Amino acid sequence: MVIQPTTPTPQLPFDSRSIRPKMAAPFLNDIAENGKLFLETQDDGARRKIIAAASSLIASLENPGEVMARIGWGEPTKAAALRTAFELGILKKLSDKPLSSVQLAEGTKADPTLVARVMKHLAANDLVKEVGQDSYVATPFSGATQDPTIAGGLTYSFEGMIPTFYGLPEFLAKTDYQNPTNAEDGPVQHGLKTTQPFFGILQSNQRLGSAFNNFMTGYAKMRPRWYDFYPALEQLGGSNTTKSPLLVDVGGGLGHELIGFHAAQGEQLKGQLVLQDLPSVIQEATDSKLLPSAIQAAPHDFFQPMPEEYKGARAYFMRLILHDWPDSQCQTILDNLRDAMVKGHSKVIINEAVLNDVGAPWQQTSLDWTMMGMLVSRERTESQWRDLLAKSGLKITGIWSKEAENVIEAELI
Ligand SMILES: C[S@@+](CC[C@H](N)C(=O)[O-])C[C@H]1O[C@@H](n2cnc3c(N)ncnc32)[C@H](O)[C@@H]1O
Repeated sequence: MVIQPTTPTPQLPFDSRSIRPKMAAPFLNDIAENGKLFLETQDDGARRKIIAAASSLIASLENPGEVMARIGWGEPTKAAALRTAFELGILKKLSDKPLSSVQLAEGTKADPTLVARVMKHLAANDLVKEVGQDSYVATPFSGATQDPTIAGGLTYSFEGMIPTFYGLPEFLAKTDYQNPTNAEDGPVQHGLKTTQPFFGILQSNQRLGSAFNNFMTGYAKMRPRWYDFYPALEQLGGSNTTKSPLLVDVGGGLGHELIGFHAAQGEQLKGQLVLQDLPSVIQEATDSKLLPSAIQAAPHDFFQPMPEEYKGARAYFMRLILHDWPDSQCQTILDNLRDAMVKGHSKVIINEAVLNDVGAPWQQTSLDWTMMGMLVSRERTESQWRDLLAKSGLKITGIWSKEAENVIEAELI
C-alpha cells in the first residue's frame, strides 16, 4: 500500500535560479543608503547597518548547497587554518613587505608546503592578502592578532568556546535534549573534558583565564559603549558626595568599563570609582598598570555581602554578570547589592542583553547559546528581568538601548 501524504511535499528550492532578486533588493538598498552615509561621515552605526544588511544579503542570495558548503567546511576550515597560523606565530611576521611561505616557515618547525596551504586558505578568506604567487602581506586583522585583547580572544575561542560548541549537539543528545542546568556537568565540561565549573577552569588554567580576561576587554571594545547611550550625568549626577563611591563595577574584569567611563565623564561626576572582581583578576588588572588613580581596585566575591566601605554607592554596575548565573544565584548577587543600597540614592545598572521577543539579532541569540554552553545559563527577556529584580526588592526605572546593546536601571522598591 502506498501511503499518500496529507499535504504535498514542498518543492526544495535547490536551484540557484529559484533565488529571487526581489528578496535581495531591500538589503541592496540598505547597503546603498548606509554606504553613502558611511562614505560621507564614517558613521559607525552606518557601518554596522551595512554589515547586518550584507549578511542578510548573502543569506538571501545563497542557495541551500552554498549554505551547506559554508557551514559544513567553509567556516570550520577557516577556523582551523587561522588557529594553525596563530599558533605558529606566522601572522605576526606579516607586514607591508611581501613574504613567501618559506620565509614565513623560517624559525618554526612547520613544513613550508603546509604553511603555503595555510596562507592560501587565509588569503581566500581575506584574513591575509595574497599579492602574487606564494607572496603575502598583512591585513588590519592579521596585524591586530598581536593586540593582547584579540590574541586573548582567539586563544579563548580556540581552546574554550569552539571545542564546547562542537561537542554541544553530542552533549544534548546524551542528555535527551533537556535544557542544560548542571553547571558542573554541562556542555563546557563535556567539550573540555573536565569536571570543574567554568570560573574554576579559568582560575586553575592561568593562561586560559588571562586569555578570557583579555577577550572580555576586546569584546567590550567592539560593542557600543553603555555610557555613550545611558545618560549618566542626568541619572547619576546631583546627589553624590565624594565620600560614598560613585560607581562600583561588580565583576568588572580588567576594568575596561570604568576606564572608558572615567575618560568619558572626566571630573563631571563626583565620587570614587571601584573595580571589584575575584582576587586573581584584580591582581592582573593592577599588574597591567592601565588603571588610572581614580579607580580603586578591590577583590570581592559577589556571593558575599558588600564590604562596609563600598555600601551606599550611587550605582552598582554589572556588565555580563547576571547572564552567567541561574536565577537562584543571581538572586544572591542582587540581594547582596540590595542590602548595600540606600533608598532614593543608589541604583543598579545592568549592561546586558534584553532579548527581543521577536527578531532577536544574532549577537543576542549567539550570546544565549554561549551562556548555555559555557555556564548552563541564559539571556533574559524584559519580563524575565522584571521578575528576577522584583524577587530581590528592585524595580526597573528605565531601559536604554543601542543596537543589540541594552542598559537596565533599577532602584529599591
Ligand atoms: C563575563 S565576565 C564580565 C566581565 C566584565 N564585567 C565585562 O563586561 O567585560 C564575568 C566576570 O565575573 C567575574 N566573577 C566570576 N565569579 C565571581 C565572583 N564570585 N565574584 C566576583 N567576580 C566574579 C569573572 O572573573 C569575570 O571577570
